[in-house]
Amino acid sequence: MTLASLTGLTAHYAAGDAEFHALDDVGLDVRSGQILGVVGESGCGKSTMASVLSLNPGPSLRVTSGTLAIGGNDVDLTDPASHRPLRGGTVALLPQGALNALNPTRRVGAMAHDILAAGDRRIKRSESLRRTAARLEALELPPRVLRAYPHQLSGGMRQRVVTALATLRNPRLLVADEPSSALDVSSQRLLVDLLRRLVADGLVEGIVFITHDVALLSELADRIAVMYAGRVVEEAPARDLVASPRHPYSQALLASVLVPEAGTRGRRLAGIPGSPPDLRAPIAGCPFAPRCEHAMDKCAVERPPRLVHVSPGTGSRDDSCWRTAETEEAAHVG
Ligand SMILES: Nc1ncnc2c1ncn2[C@@H]1O[C@H](COP(=O)(O)OP(=O)(O)OP(=O)(O)O)[C@@H](O)[C@H]1O
Repeated sequence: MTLASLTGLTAHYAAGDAEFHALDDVGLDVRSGQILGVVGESGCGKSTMASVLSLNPGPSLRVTSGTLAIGGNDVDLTDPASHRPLRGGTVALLPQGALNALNPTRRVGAMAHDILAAGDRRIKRSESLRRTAARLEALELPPRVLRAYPHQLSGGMRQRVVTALATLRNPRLLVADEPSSALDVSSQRLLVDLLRRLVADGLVEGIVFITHDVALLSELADRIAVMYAGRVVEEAPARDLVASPRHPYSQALLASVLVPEAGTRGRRLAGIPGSPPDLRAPIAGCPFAPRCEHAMDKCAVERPPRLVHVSPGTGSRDDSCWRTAETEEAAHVG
C-alpha cells in the first residue's frame, strides 16, 4: 500500500540573477512499512528534495510545481502555508548535521517537551519526559541525557538525540537526510537498527533515507531511487537495483562503489568519466547524455519517457532512458 506519493516536483534556487534548476519533475512513492533509499552524487538534489518532502523548504528555494499525497491529504507543495499542520506530526525531517539541529541554549528534555506540545498543547511535562526517556533508551542513551545541553554530549550521542526528537511524535513519514554520514560505525549501526525498528513496530509508517552510500542502502532499504541532476532516473527494489541496474547512470554509480553483494567482491572500481551538468539552464534531453557511452542523438534533445516494468514477485521498477525505451517492447511508457 502506498503511504506517500510525491509527484511533479520542480524547484529552483534563485541566486542573484541566476537560477539553479535543482529539481525537475521528481516523483517518488513510499510504501507503508518500507524504507525507500534515495542515492546520487553530491549536488544531484537529494537534500533539496528532502527539504520539500519534509515540508521544510529553504527560503531561497522556489517550488514551481509538485504535490504530496499522504494520509488523505493532497499537499500543494507550492503553497508553504498549507504545510504547517502536517509538519512534525505527519511528516518529519531527520536532518544532516546534529549540531545545527539542536538549540545550544536548551536542555534535551525542554526541546522534547516543545516538540510534543506542538502536537498536543495539553501534554504534561512529566508525560513528555517519560516518552522521551523511552525513546532515548531505545537509542542506548541514559535518562540523564534529558537534563543535558547539546555541548555536554558527544557527536554520536547528539545525532541519536536528534533522531529521538525527530521521531518523538511518531510521524507517518520520516525523511532522513544523510543522518549517518558523520557517525562512527557503531553509532551508524545503532541508528540504522532504530530506524528499522521504528518501521517494524509501526511507530513510523515509512522512511525516505537519503545518502550517497549505496552500500548502506543495499542493507537498509526495501527500494532505491537513483537521482541525477535533479531527476529520478531509476527506481527499483533494492536487491534488483544493486544486482542489475538498468539506467546507464545507475550502472556507472554501482560500478564506482563496493556493495557487499555476492559476485561483486574483487571487482575493479571504475570512476564515472566527466562531470555533472550545469544546472543554471534547464536540460532538454537526458542530463546524463554527455557522460553516457550509449547516448544517441535524441538523448541530448528529447526528455526520455518514464518506463515502468512490472515483474511478478519483485514488484515494479522503472527507469528513464531512450536506449531502454527503444529496445524493450515489454516496457510500458508511463
Ligand atoms: N541555497 C542554495 N542556493 C543556490 N543553489 C543551491 C542552494 N542549495 C543547493 N543549491 C544547488 O542546488 C543543487 C542541488 O543541491 P543539493 O544540496 O540538494 O544536492 P545533494 O544531492 O543533497 O548534495 P550533497 O550530497 O552534497 O548534500 C546543487 O547544484 C547546489 O549547488
